[in-house]
Amino acid sequence: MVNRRPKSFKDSKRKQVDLKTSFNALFYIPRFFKEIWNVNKTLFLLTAFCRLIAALLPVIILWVGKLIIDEIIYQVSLEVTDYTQLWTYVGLEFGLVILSDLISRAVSLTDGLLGDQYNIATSVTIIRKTNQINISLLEDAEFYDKLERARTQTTGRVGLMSNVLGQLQSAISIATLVAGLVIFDPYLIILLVLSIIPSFINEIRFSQQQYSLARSWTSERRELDYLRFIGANDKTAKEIKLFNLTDFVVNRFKNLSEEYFELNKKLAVKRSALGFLFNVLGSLSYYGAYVFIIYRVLSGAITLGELTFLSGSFNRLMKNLQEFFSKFTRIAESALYLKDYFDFVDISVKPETNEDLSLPKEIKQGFEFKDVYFHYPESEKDILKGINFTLKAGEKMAFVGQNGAGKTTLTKLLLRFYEPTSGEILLDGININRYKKSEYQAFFGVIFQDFFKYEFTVKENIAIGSITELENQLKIENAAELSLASGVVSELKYGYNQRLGKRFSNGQELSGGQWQKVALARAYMKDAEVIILDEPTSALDAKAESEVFGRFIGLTESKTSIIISHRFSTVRQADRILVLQDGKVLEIGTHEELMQNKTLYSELFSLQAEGYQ
Ligand SMILES: Nc1ncnc2c1ncn2[C@@H]1O[C@H](COP(=O)(O)OP(=O)(O)OP(=O)(O)O)[C@@H](O)[C@H]1O
Repeated sequence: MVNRRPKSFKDSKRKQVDLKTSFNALFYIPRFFKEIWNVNKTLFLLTAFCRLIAALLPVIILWVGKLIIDEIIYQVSLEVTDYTQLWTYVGLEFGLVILSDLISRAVSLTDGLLGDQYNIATSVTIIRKTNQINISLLEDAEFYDKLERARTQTTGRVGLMSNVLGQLQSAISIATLVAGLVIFDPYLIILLVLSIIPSFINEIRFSQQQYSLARSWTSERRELDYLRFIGANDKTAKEIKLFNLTDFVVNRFKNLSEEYFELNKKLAVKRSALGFLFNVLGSLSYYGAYVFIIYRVLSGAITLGELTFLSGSFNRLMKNLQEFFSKFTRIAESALYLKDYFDFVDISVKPETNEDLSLPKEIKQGFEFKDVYFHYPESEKDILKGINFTLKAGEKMAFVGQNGAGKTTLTKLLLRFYEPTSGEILLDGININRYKKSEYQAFFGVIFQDFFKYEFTVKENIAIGSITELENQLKIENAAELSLASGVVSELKYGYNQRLGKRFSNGQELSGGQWQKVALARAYMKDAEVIILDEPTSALDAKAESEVFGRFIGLTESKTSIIISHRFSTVRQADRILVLQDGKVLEIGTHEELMQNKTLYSELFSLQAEGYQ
């Protein structure tokens, strides 16, 4: 594991995001709101309107409160009283309070709905984007951290929307309250500003440190998630119990999470202590203002109603401003998360400029590997070392070789998941990079060694080979018949509609070989030009394997195909066999030719044949 996390909080300071980065991230907010606006314009307008009303209500309610008190004092001083005006004010205040409650509920409702919709939209964007990105990038750890931040911060982004809208609402509220104060006592504003500045600075400092810490720990948090998954999961439970791994997993989890907890704790304690200190300053200035207002009432400069209005306004303003500033730093902090998301969305996926050719309708000559070398992006070691061979149109070729020889890697290059480090691969004499990638990849039907076991229904699992035919029951059943999956399906309670796996209720787990039969059916769903089966029958019993393979050969007579297998009874049926050793082509030819060669193939074949005697 690459150890990139800071050892202590002091270390983590080195990795801090500076103030400029923090504020630069705010420039993403307009783009963010454009996305929200596009998600649901009506809801957006509705929430904005409700917030505008909510912003104006506090000052109106305070003003009506002032009118009530002044009216009471006025009525008390009269000999003949008339309470009509008073009750009208009380009624008005009651109405305003009800309206205020209604509006605040409407705000959280519209925010919540809009947030949910935005959440759906960004999740879809992330899934789509991930799909467009090169496989080589998907295997890169740093990229994964980025993906992780983009994926897990959806709630943060929704919070950001509420915070920014709330901020605009607060700004309007503050402006109206300030206007009220200015009319009566402009000096109070100075006190107000003095009380707010220290906590603002405090907030900015700490929220930045918090983000920095969380960010520098992305890969560790990923590991924590992984450990949580390993420790409490039906798939790993057997091994964890049997190998007595609980303490190992728990300790590893505890060590890592406690380290993070300690760093976080230090920060949180410091933030709370200083926050308290600055709030005391705020309260001091509030009481200073209060004393000042009382003095003004006693000297007859303002009425008692005005006292309640002013002290109420001051108190509210102070809270609003404090909230405004702390929210402002939270917004700057969340905007950094926004940056992660847009960075991810903006990863360039532009097609290669030389991808200008459409694929031929059918393969005429075949594929040719010319002196192909390859190493994986994050490693120096050459996995393929000067590969030369041709795969003729309509030919069935088997790749054979020991574990790690490079068989799967060879197919990954053919599928253009990776590009050769040097050398080239040709299709009908033209470099495969010249063809449009999506068209090119659609040419292939592939069942990988590590095919994914989708915990969907059997029907969906088979239709994955050609998802547009999900409703073509006949084709699905036919594919299942050919791959022997139909025998598996007939024993399932819900037949083709049986959900597989144990994750969901009514799910049914399959054996390794049964899963393989289901996955194999995918290959028959697509009318692909080239079929690649990477160890498709490794978990099948000998009888099933020979039956499956016999059918495959019969049905794909005119198709070009590659089969990777360690079973020589399967391999020998191929037209030609390519033997890889340590990233090089050791030998290539028909079964008979290779048996006469007396090199690796004949040796391994005889070894396996002996095992069956
Ligand atoms: N994504 C990857 N990044 C770095 N190295 C990789 C990656 N995938 C495979 N390798 C390495 O490349 C080598 C060849 O792997 P490959 O999967 O092609 O072997 P294989 O011949 O298919 O083996 P097996 O018979 O075990 O399936 C191995 O040494 C492996 O460790």
